[in-house]
Amino acid sequence: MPAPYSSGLRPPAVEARGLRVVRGGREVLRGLSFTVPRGTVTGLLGPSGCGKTTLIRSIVGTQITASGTVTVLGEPAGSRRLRGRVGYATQTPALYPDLTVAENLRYFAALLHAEPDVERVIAATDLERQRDQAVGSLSGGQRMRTGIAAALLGGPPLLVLDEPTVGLDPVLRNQLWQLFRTLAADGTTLLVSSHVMEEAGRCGRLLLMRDGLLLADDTPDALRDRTGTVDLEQAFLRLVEDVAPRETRHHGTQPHEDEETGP
Ligand SMILES: Nc1ncnc2c1ncn2[C@@H]1O[C@H](COP(=O)(O)OP(=O)(O)OP(=O)(O)O)[C@@H](O)[C@H]1O
Repeated sequence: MPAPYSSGLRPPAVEARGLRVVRGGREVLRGLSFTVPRGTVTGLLGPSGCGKTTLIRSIVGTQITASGTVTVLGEPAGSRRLRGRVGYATQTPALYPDLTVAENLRYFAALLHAEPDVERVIAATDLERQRDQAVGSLSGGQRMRTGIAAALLGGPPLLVLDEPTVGLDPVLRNQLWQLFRTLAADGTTLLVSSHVMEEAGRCGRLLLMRDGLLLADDTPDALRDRTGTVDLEQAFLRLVEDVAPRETRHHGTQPHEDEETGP
């Protein structure tokens, strides 16, 4: 059970306890427990296929879970009360290709009753020059930024962004990270996934994953201290070495009955 929160004590942005997910007959999240504190930029890092998107789906409530709990802003993940309170940008944003950037955003804003927000999010994601361009003709990075702009509509207290900086040039990537920090300073919590360890140093906290396990839940500085490295990529490798003996013991784990069968 998630920790009880008495009046006056705000629950964390995300709290997972013993989260397990089975996909395609394989346990892809193997008992994750962690907390994402409010007002932080927390990086979710790990190699391709380690389970980042599955974890994100569990947080936004679109993933069938096998066991464990995920609590978001004090509510069970996916609960109706979280509607409009969690902004989510997927790796491949679901946008209308024949509508312009501004038309897409006006449409999503209308659903959230956040119409006055459209120009703010266009400016925040540096899309002014593309505002009247059809989404179908945008570059990959511009489309990703339009997805982020949609997630920002209504100013949700939690933003979950799945690999938002993939395919962006260093200048744009830098701008986006500045935006993330500004949002966090204003009290928004951001969970940002990436498989680029270079981005880890930009986060206030890190969740490091590998093969469905959480290797670390800490600040970048604490991770460097703990592993005796200056470089976060080296710290990650050190943690992988530490976990290897336990991994050997884990082999032989059988798939579970309560697995997901859908896409
Ligand atoms: N629909 C599915 N059916 C079966 N297995 C799946 C399904 N979706 C994902 N998986 C598997 O679950 C594991 C975790 O996938 P996930 O997409 O969460 O990883 P990821 O860390 O987000 O990867 P990437 O960085 O490449 O996006 C992978 O081994 C993947 O092959």
